[in-house]
Amino acid sequence: MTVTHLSAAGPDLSGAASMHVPASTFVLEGRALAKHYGSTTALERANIRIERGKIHALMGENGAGKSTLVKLLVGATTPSAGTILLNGEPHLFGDVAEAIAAGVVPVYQHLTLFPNLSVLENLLCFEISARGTFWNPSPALIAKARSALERIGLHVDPAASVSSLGLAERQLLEIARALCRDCRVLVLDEPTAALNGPDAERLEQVVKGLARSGVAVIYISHKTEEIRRIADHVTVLRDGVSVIEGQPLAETSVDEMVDAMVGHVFSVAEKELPKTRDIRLEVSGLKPEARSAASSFSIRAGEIVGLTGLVGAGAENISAAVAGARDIHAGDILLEGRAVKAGDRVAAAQSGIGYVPPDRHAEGLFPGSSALGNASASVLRSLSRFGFLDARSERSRFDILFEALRLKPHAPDLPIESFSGGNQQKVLLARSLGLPDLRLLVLNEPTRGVDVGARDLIHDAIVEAAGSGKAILLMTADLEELTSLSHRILVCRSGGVQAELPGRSSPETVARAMVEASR
Ligand SMILES: Nc1ncnc2c1ncn2[C@@H]1O[C@H](COP(=O)(O)OP(=O)(O)OP(=O)(O)O)[C@@H](O)[C@H]1O
Repeated sequence: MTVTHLSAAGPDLSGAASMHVPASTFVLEGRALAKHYGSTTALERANIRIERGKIHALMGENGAGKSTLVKLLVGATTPSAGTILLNGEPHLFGDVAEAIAAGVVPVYQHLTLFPNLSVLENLLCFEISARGTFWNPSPALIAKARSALERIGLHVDPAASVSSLGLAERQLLEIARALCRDCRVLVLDEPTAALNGPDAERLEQVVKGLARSGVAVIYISHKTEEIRRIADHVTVLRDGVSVIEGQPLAETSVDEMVDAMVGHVFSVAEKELPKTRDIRLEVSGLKPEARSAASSFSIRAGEIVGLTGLVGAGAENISAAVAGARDIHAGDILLEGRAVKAGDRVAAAQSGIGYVPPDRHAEGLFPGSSALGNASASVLRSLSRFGFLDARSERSRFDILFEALRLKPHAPDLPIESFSGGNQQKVLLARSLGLPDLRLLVLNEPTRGVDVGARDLIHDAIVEAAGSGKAILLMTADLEELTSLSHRILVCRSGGVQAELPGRSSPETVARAMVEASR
């Protein structure tokens, strides 16, 4: 392992009121960490101390520096200044593999599974890569992999290909893979982002159990209530600086956390939903897969219809099918009476169907292209004149959207990789909202990974789109988002829509319906 001393001194944290634990209990520490990318300061001065057996929440607005801090701690990149200590000794991991071997295991929001391998092969991929493809795992190792699936409540065939799993299932599998390792520090980046109420609760229990068994957990989340339920300590970053450092949750109110993140207390007013008009979308007998239950529903212009279900219940497949993003086994999807061709996303976009896919890395973003290039990808045809791109129209159309969504930094020409996760999500949303003749907007987890302020802006944009006559299908695991924005809520089971609830139902009612629908 590489050991590098970047700064012998580091800041004196001994006086921090909240940190009264002896230094030896801190398994991982970052002191005065900074990271610059050219002229961009991703992290300016961050302190964090991770304690054995405790859950440490890491919070901050989009772009505040959370992922950068974690990347430094796990050896994914090197600090420009500052010190990292492992068990009280200055230490830098040479790369992430070295960190994992030492029991510091990151689980990113951006999933790192191998889609063409099976569930079991993914669970054991570290062993396979160390010992070669022809190595046969021992029965004990296979049992360990199966028990990780069981523990996390992921009921899938270990021989199934990962490409056949939905986003939420893949998210659970990624965490199960970490459970197969002997973790000392587990880093979870938005682990419940794609999980619905009961699935998220189970994951919370698993994480609490891990902490009880002595694992230190770094838990990144924008969900303040979730943090209050689960975490022992919290560190808040603001513009690359740690403004709350390891404060006990018991002494920290939600208002204090939000104030530290955004600089003021933030309240979200209930949105008034627009009036609905004529039927815009009609779905009948839809079966995305042969084994799916058939779904029939409609959406009116101006209407926001919520779609939800437990992991694997089928909501993700239904939304993808409606957006022309996957083949279907049977059924009809009509937009204003005209058939939407299954599995043809380009044709669907041309007929006015915008789509924010669930996994922005796998199916959404074009790496290497700018934020502007990514946003304008599906409108190029309408922006082109005689085969040439009208660059001025492209810029002005998306500048308005980037402004409304407060893209940070407001620099549309920067490559998409240099934006934080939440800001990449805003670019994807701008792509759909910028479609020239948008008739139907299909949204999957539109606020996944975005902070509380940006979430409200995105909600405004959704309600405004409905108000201007668009039909909206909103698939989200965030029950508060679902119930506050939907006119009606469709609950899935066995691959199809099985129940309908009125909008503004309580999150508890929806959670109950999801569980009941799955019986
Ligand atoms: N490779 C890079 N090149 C240039 N700038 C970068 C790079 N990675 C991150 N940044 C910038 O550093 C800042 C911090 O980004 P980071 O991803 O750490 O934020 P974050 O708090 O994790 O945000 P989010 O909640 O949106 O995931 C952002 O302004 C981002 O644009």
